[in-house]
Amino acid sequence: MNKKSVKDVELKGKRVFCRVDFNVPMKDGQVTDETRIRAALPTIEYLTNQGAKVILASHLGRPKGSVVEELRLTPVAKRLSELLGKEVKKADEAYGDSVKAMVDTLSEGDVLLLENVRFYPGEEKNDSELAKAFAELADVYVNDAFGAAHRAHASTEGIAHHLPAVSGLLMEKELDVLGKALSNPERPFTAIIGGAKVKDKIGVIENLLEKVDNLIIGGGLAYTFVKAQGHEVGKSLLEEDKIELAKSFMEKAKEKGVNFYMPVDVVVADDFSEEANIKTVAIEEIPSDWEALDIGPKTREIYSDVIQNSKLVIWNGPMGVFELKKFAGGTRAVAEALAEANDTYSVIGGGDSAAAVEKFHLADRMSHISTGGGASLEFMEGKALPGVVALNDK
Ligand SMILES: Nc1ncnc2c1ncn2[C@@H]1O[C@H](COP(=O)(O)OP(=O)(O)O)[C@@H](O)[C@H]1O
Ligand SMILES: O=C(OP(=O)(O)O)[C@H](O)COP(=O)(O)O
Repeated sequence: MNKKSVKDVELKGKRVFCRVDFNVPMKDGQVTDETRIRAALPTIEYLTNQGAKVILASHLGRPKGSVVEELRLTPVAKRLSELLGKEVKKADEAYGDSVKAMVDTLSEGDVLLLENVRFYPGEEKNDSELAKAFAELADVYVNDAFGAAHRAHASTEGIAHHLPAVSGLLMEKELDVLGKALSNPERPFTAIIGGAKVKDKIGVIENLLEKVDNLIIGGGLAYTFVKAQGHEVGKSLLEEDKIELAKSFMEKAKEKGVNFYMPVDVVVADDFSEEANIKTVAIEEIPSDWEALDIGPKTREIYSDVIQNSKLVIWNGPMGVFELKKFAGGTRAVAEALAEANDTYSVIGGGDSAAAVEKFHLADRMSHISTGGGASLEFMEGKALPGVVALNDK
């Protein structure tokens, strides 16, 4: 990466404003998935070991510029303190005199977590006054929030213009892994794109056609392509105005010599529920009043074979409605194939794909699970991430 990292700056005794992505799932005031907190630990520990005074900042949820009590970061501070094995001070605000006073009490190696930065309207507007107010707290800015790097907000972008600005270790690792995957991929290189966000992902597919050897399509996304092939899709997810685009992608794949894999059979249901009647049908036989909610067994076998024979696989988006047991088989099969493919470097991106892999207890058998869903997609699309662009060049 051509951006400076924490390793390139003097940190001893310095006040370091470190933006992390502690946007974690919570239930009843408890953190229910601490993946993102754990992912930030290497940077936090590096900073404390170097003798920095660490000021952490994050958003949580989408409070839209006002204080939402349930979105305070207090439970995160508690969990972080347990994981670090040391006290984490918690401020009830994110800037201003009271926060400055707390920063003044920090000794080298101490950690302070600021309040949710999205309690302030200026954060998402990338307000320069707020960015300056954040910057006044510190001597150095570190951005370790890969999951929020696609946002140009005051704490992810604006502040970087007012302080020496470097990346954290997680940010560096994410960009390194995803960058390598895309710039100099080991081949055969396979991308698996599924999920439901057809509009968001269609751009990614176009970009990936320039890079991959195999493109596997699954999930709700597949049926716009199935329709483009000329088959009926019944009540399956369909983005009518993307059918022509889907057609053009299939043609482009042919021109580029990319193997384009689509479901050959699917599990259809007469209702979007666990109680639905289901059956497996060939792709050209989806009944008009049924919807396809998972890839079928033949498709799973084909996809698993492609995975086993790939050196690099990036996967974004489940193959079916994996939240419901009846439609989890396709996503599980892909996850298992990735887990078993020992010679394959596997990169999982996207909140739901990562959640699926966790659910199947296969997370530790993947090579890299990205902490960013939207961010990893935008990166793979070839878009510049504002939170990275703003950092100092090497
Ligand atoms: N065939 C399908 N029909 C409708 N929804 C689907 C289908 N396959 C997968 N999904 C849904 O897609 C959602 C995930 O989509 P998306 O947000 O695009 O993935 P990710 O978060 O991994 O990027 C899941 O909630 C899943 O239930
Ligand atoms: O959870 C996040 O994004 P993701 O669900 O795309 O991984 C990031 O914390 C960004 O949050 P945002 O989409 O509210 O800006």
